[in-house]
Amino acid sequence: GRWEKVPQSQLSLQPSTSRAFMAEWPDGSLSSTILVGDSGVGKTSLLVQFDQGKFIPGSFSATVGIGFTVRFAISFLHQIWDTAGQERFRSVTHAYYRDAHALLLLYDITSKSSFDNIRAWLTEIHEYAQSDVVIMLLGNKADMSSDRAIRRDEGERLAREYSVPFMETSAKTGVNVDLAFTAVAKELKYRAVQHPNQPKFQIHDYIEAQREKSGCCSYF
Ligand SMILES: Nc1nc2c(ncn2[C@@H]2O[C@H](COP(=O)(O)OP(=O)(O)OP(=O)(O)O)[C@@H](O)[C@H]2O)c(=O)[nH]1
Repeated sequence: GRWEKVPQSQLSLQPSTSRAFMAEWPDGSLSSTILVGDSGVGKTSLLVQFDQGKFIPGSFSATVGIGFTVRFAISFLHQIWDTAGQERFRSVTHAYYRDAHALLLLYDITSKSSFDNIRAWLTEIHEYAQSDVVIMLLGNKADMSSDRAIRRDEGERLAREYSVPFMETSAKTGVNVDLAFTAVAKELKYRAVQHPNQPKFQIHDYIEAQREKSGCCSYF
């Protein structure tokens, strides 16, 4: 597939420690993307769906440590980290913000509080992350339509207010999971390697085009 698995044995992993990595990506360094959001919004499940292509229901205890996967796509390596949503682990998470190139910020469409907390997450992000970090807002658990508490247009409106791209995902059905990671990867690649003759990459346009192409997706 588009996101090739990279065996851990082939990697000498070190968390990226400087923004210099940006310039080196095309030579095979790692970009760093982290998943953030309230406890229970589905960060671990989303990473497992992305990594293993399956949903393991209800089997995760609140994440204590930070897990990650490494994939090759769009001609460079991506390191994708899960983080713990609980308040008591917050100081650990902050340490990762600084080196993150991209942040996937999740809420749960069945949880109003997780949506309301997005503003607080964005404040933290602006405090601890690099100013040019790529942010994408994800409304997860889109499969749970009967329990929906946040309409899609509310998610869209919040995203527009902060000028970040948005989509709804489901770690359960896998809808939009690859697309979210691919859109972010393309944006990172565009920023890392800018060719003067290349048209500007627009993450919103890319997402729209994908939607039209697949003719699917009520989840935007
Ligand atoms: N139906 C449905 N359930 C989901 C989805 N994503 C996660 N869940 C469920 O929601 C619960 C919480 O998911 P986790 O992946 O552990 O959430 P988390 O954000 O990693 O939580 P912390 O590790 O505490 O920060 C679990 O019972 C999951 O099975 C989804 O897209 N659809």
